[in-house]
Amino acid sequence: MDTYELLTRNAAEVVTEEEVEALADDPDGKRAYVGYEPSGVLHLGHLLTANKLIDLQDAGLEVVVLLADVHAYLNGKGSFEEIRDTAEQMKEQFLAYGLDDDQTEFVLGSDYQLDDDYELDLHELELATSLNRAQRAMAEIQGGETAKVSHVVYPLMQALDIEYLDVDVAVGGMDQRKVHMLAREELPSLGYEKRPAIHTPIVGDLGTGEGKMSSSEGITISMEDSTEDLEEKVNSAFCPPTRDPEGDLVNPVLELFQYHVFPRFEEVVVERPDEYGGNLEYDDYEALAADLEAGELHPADAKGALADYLDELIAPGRQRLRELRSE
Ligand SMILES: Nc1ncnc2c1ncn2[C@@H]1O[C@H](COP(=O)(O)OP(=O)(O)OP(=O)(O)O)[C@@H](O)[C@H]1O
Ligand SMILES: N[C@@H](Cc1ccc(O)cc1)C(=O)O
Repeated sequence: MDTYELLTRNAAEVVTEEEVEALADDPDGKRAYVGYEPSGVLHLGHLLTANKLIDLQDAGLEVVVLLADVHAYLNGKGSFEEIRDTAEQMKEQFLAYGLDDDQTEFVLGSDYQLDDDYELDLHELELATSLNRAQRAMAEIQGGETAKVSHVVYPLMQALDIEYLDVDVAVGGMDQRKVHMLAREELPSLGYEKRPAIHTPIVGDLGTGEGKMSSSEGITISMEDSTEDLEEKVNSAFCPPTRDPEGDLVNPVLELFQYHVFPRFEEVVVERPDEYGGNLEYDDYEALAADLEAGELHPADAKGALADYLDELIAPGRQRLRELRSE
């Protein structure tokens, strides 16, 4: 796989292709970042961006993980102290998941976002941006509660982070795209360069395939799930045997194979007793999806394999969480 393919595989959007091609041509010393509001336990939605960070590390980029404590505070996620406490747990889970310790810089937002220079740039950005624009950028991130002043400061700070963390590309789920667009438009007015962005898809709720997998509702697989919980959740997942001709019907089982399993395993083996045709082996996602669609692969067998591979992916993080909690 060439570097551009590695940087962009499984991305829902790349802004712009030319700019990311330029990065792919010369990745040495280049930096990428994702920011996360610290929350106790990571779920497979969060880990989708982590998979992209692992791709970027494999391509030779340095990776910055912003533990966005000030942002979480502005978004009403708890007291500052509570949030700071969960940031360390989050870092440990990312490392256990497979981010390379030597190639990853973990930064707390409050380490630089309270400095004078940052504050003054923020105020300049506040002057340059309409309320309406900031609210639109925040709409998908905020999730619907009444807007507070903090909710319009938030996306402007996120835009400034791209400059202050000195990154060459911003990475995030599709829900972050409007903030990245705002940053591309407004950073040049402060004399800073605009940077490209890579956006990863949003995975659907496991039970329905609709909306987004979220820690607050629906069926979510997280680092906390035991092997048994995970099997139970995957078994109850929505898994229509055919793809919708309009392309609207999301199959969360296939999504998890595509975005989580195939990027991390060279080959996927679906175990079946000989009387049902014996094991099936796949080295790419399309072949597995085609077999499911053709009825060659039964949803129950696909789910069994999915649960095993996901378990292997989350086991180190689950173990680390248990250790942290018993300390
Ligand atoms: N279902 C998902 N699929 C892909 N990425 C996701 C998903 N859910 C969250 N993310 C990513 O994880 C980060 C944190 O998002 P967010 O805080 O909305 O998640 P959450 O913990 O599930 O929150 P909530 O419980 O409010 O839905 C964002 O960068 C977002 O892009
Ligand atoms: N907006 C991100 C968190 C974030 C905060 C600051 C950033 O610079 C980047 C990302 C989220 O929804 O979780």
